[in-house]
Amino acid sequence: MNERPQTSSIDPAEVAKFQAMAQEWWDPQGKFKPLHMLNPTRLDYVTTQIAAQFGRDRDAALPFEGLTVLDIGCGGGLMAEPLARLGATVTGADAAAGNIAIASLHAQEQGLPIEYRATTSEALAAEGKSYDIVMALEIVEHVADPAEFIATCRDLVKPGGMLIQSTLNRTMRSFGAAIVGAEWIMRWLPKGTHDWHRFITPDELADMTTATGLQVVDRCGMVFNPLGWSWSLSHRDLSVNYAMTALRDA
Ligand SMILES: C[S@@+](CC[C@H](N)C(=O)[O-])C[C@H]1O[C@@H](n2cnc3c(N)ncnc32)[C@H](O)[C@@H]1O
Ligand SMILES: [Mg+2]
Repeated sequence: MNERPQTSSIDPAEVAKFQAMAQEWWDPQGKFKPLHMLNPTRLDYVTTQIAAQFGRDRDAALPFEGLTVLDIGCGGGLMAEPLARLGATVTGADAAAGNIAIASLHAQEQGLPIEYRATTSEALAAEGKSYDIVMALEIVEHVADPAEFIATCRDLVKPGGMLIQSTLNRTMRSFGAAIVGAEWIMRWLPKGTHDWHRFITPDELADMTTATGLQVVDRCGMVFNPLGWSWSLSHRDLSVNYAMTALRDA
């Protein structure tokens, strides 16, 4: 039973921003260009963590066969799709119905059997759902109450399972990169997509995650190199984008 008060994780203004951009999810040159560029690198991170925890060989044909994954705040399904290709049984959930419509259509076109649902983390938890892996990528900086959201994510992780989060650090460099660079100069994202004050430091995210009873086992930066126009993983530089892996006791 979920005894947590069922206040909504939805910040209506935040969800409306993404609803308005729904058509753009699968345009690599569109508003989600930064996520498209970041995608191979964060997929590398996510698959490495899953393979390590669940003892899977990433070189197998369907390495994640038999594992259930919830992609909460899935948007257009940029990460749900590659995980389904790797054999995982994937559910994608997003509060913006427009995103779910686009994501479902795209997965159908790709022949991928992803279950997409227009719903929230707390509604899934209230249904008693749980998954081997919960991915909460680039969402915690957009929810009404991050600590409460993470606690709900914990409820959605099966015992012995894993929560993978990614977000933006709150530093001068992240202001320069995510606000000035991506929104004002490159104009990839509409101005106001991100509110720097809602960015979360790795220590804050680790504290909120640990407070739910999960054990944080890894934190890793995702670093953009403007010279090579490429992204890479770094355990040293978490100053802008980063991801964090936490485990639930078996
Ligand atoms: C920046 S996008 C990230 C999309 C996807 N996770 C990715 O990284 O490609 C954030 C998404 O979270 C969704 N979202 C925001 N608040 C939510 C909530 N409370 N419950 C479910 N989805 C939410 C938005 O609609 C949006 O699609
Ligand atoms: Mg974001």
